[in-house]
Amino acid sequence: MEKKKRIVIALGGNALGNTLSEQMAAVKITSKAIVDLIEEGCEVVVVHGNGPQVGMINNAMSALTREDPKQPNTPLSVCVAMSQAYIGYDLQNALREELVNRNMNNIPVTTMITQVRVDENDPAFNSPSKPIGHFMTAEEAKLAEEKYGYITKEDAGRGYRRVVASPSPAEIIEIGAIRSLVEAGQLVIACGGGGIPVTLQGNHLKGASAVIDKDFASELLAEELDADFLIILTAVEKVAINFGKPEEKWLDDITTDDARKYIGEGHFAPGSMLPKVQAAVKFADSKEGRKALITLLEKAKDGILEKTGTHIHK
Ligand SMILES: Nc1ncnc2c1ncn2[C@@H]1O[C@H](COP(=O)(O)OP(=O)(O)O)[C@@H](O)[C@H]1O
Ligand SMILES: NC(=O)OP(=O)(O)O
Repeated sequence: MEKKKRIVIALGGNALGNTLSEQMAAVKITSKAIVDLIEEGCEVVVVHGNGPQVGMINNAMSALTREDPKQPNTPLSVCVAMSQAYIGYDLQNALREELVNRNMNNIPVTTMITQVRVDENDPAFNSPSKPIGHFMTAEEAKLAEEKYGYITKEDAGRGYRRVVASPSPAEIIEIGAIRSLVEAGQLVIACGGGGIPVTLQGNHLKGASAVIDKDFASELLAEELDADFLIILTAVEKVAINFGKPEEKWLDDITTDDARKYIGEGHFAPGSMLPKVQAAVKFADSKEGRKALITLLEKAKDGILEKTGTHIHK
């Protein structure tokens, strides 16, 4: 029997929506796209983002402390843990239902609370870059900086957002458990929101004030699980050079050398398309035969059938 293709999927913001009701609706569509791949005979592991959700949770927890100073502050690492459970709950339920609907209820679905070790000396701790929470106007951003001490930045032409430190993922703490579940045929959701950032202090794992990029965490997970494919699902069908300009060109199939050249020429916006292309390049370069694909959530199946998307290979 031919070995199943192992795929790590990174789900972007449009796969989850921004609010509780949007998320409940979005995960149904997302689950269909994921189960389509399982039906095609792939073994799938799911990673999701958490930018809007972790911002929302952090705002709510901070408001609690402001209202009642006896309530201690909730660290950002705990907010990431909360976001993994909140998103995992909806996603795992929607996946379960989709599997049952297609008579595939023999596949158990598990959300793994995942910690990811980062280096406490990572320079990213000194230059916050990861957008979280809702979009703001320039005036709202200024107010949030004054009132709450937030750092805000313009996010790829879409408005202002709070930014937090985003160190590189160095080690997935629960990788052994994730691997066991995947090998046992379970559909696993892991490294949600890039993983709960922790630093190693002796034998103790200490939560870090950061949000790891889920594109980089999914790349590390794909390497660790010896996946064949890293698929990054987002809001565009393909990656473009000269994006949004009259000479815009959508890319079908590029080598990692092409991608590095385009990165150097500044074609991909930091905080949005740049980490996706960087993660795709790292994975495709990591071992012979590994490939990456960036496409629209709804086109995941067409993507693995090589009908669409931007394919990145060595
Ligand atoms: N060169 C590019 N090609 C395609 N999309 C780009 C490019 N540069 C920036 N983008 C933007 O990046 C977005 C994807 O990033 P983002 O929305 O942050 O991802 P996520 O799906 O992980 O939330 C696309 O929807 C598009 O608007
Ligand atoms: N953690 C993370 O990368 O989240 P987003 O994909 O929502 O930005």
